[in-house]
Amino acid sequence: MAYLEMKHVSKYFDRVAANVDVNLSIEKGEVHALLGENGAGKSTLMNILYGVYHQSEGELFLDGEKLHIKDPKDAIEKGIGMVHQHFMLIPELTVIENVVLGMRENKAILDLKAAAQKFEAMSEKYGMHINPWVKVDMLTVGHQQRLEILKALYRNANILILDEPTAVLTPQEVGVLFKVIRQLTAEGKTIIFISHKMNEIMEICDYCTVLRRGRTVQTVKVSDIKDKQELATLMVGHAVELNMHKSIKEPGNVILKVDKLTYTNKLKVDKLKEVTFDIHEGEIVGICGVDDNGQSELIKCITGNETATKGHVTILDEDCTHAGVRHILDKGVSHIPEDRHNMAMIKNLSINENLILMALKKDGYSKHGFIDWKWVTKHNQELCREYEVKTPDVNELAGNLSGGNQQKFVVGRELDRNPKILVAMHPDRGLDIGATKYIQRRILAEREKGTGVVLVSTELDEIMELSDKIVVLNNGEVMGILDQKEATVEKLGLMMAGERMPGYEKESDALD
Ligand SMILES: Nc1ncnc2c1ncn2[C@@H]1O[C@H](COP(=O)(O)OP(=O)(O)OP(=O)(O)O)[C@@H](O)[C@H]1O
Repeated sequence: MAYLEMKHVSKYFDRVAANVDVNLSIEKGEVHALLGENGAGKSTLMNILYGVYHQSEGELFLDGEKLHIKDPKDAIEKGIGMVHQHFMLIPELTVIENVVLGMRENKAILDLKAAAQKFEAMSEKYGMHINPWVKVDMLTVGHQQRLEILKALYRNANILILDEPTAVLTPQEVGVLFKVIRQLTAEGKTIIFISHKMNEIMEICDYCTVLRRGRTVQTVKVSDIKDKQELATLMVGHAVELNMHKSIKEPGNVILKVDKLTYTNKLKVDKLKEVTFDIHEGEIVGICGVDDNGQSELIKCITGNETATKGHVTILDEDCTHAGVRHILDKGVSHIPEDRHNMAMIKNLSINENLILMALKKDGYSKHGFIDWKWVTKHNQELCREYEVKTPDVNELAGNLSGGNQQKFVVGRELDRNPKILVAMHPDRGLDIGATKYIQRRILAEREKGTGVVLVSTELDEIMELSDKIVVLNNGEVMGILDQKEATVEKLGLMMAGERMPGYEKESDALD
């Protein structure tokens, strides 16, 4: 028997069979990938192992002994830790308070100083430095993830489940994470790695178990897989077209102008400094940079979620610098925000309700001042079919969908508004490879229709493949704007690290 065994595990929610007769065998010290399309049942299976859910059928074994896990606290006591897609931290508390929170060791709760020392030694050992005394809401997303991992290790996790850990990380941070994973497995710890990124699975994992529609398809040795195309085919069950076809076309009139946009936040930090660029009809402008270099603030200023301190945003010839969100959306702007749960959807509403949140004025949605639910439901059913949102029906609570399927309906809703301008921040985050390619094709189709697209992504391949021109941000400033043809990973990398293109020097540099 392997170190960890899940045998004939099934999990049924009200109307959904999320896992059906799943078998998983994992040896100690290996990195084991779980791969599957959005909604295949990966998170559910791991939530069973972590005690969030109880299986409807089947058995679990650890080190030859039958495993009964009451709840996550019990899982942690049995040496199983999990870092979820959406972190479980309390932002108002400090790092160390989050680490010791809920631990049964009363001593550790009282002696925060000793806990902080132990924590610091641990973060030193794994090269993941975090100040134990800062509040979590001051940490970047990458550091919050480090904290989640360290928190699990602090509690002596021997098995660490990482649910799409790289989705929110910069390439540099992915490098650090992989180093930590190697260090952990060398110490005999076991990693379960859920990911949609084929390259990463090929790079870091020893074995890969593929799930499809809740069932185990196969477990393969990763070194036996030829390339990511083969892995993608194994996941979907048929070949996936990975190439994109983008037409050559002349862009039209300017539809969005960002002029010397400056934004200083509440902590008096200049997050954007005189950012200038414009977007034409039928043009995709990629915004590229290491996370937290002004991208969020830029998008918030364009969409009316924040107001620029100086400078202007002009949308379709109207100065919208001080306009509110509603006005900007009504001008024909669609927004796929970065923070799916807080900005894009309401988890406790149904998919049907979520799908009309932005579109109450759409033709057909209302009749004599009332929502025409029959029409709305039919329309939304078609939308879900088109975007392959896996759900029993549109009355399901949005919060019950898998992460990737939530993202799909948000993208579907925004594109369904027939935007003149599409502002998309990480539109395919958390999507499986098939869905990612589908969404990328839809963005290219928008370009064909004449829509101007602002695309923020940390995936350089995606930025280079889709964009007509690329604006590189570093520390809130534009380092240069490259034409797609002249962009290379090396050039973009240097500019992301702060190297300026000719014409974008600082005034002080130009005087030297
Ligand atoms: N609490 C819940 N109530 C009802 N259905 C649920 C619940 N949690 C998950 N599901 C359903 O179970 C199925 C599997 O979801 P799960 O989140 O495990 O998929 P996943 O493989 O992790 O997907 P993704 O790659 O999109 O994160 C989905 O159809 C989802 O809608």
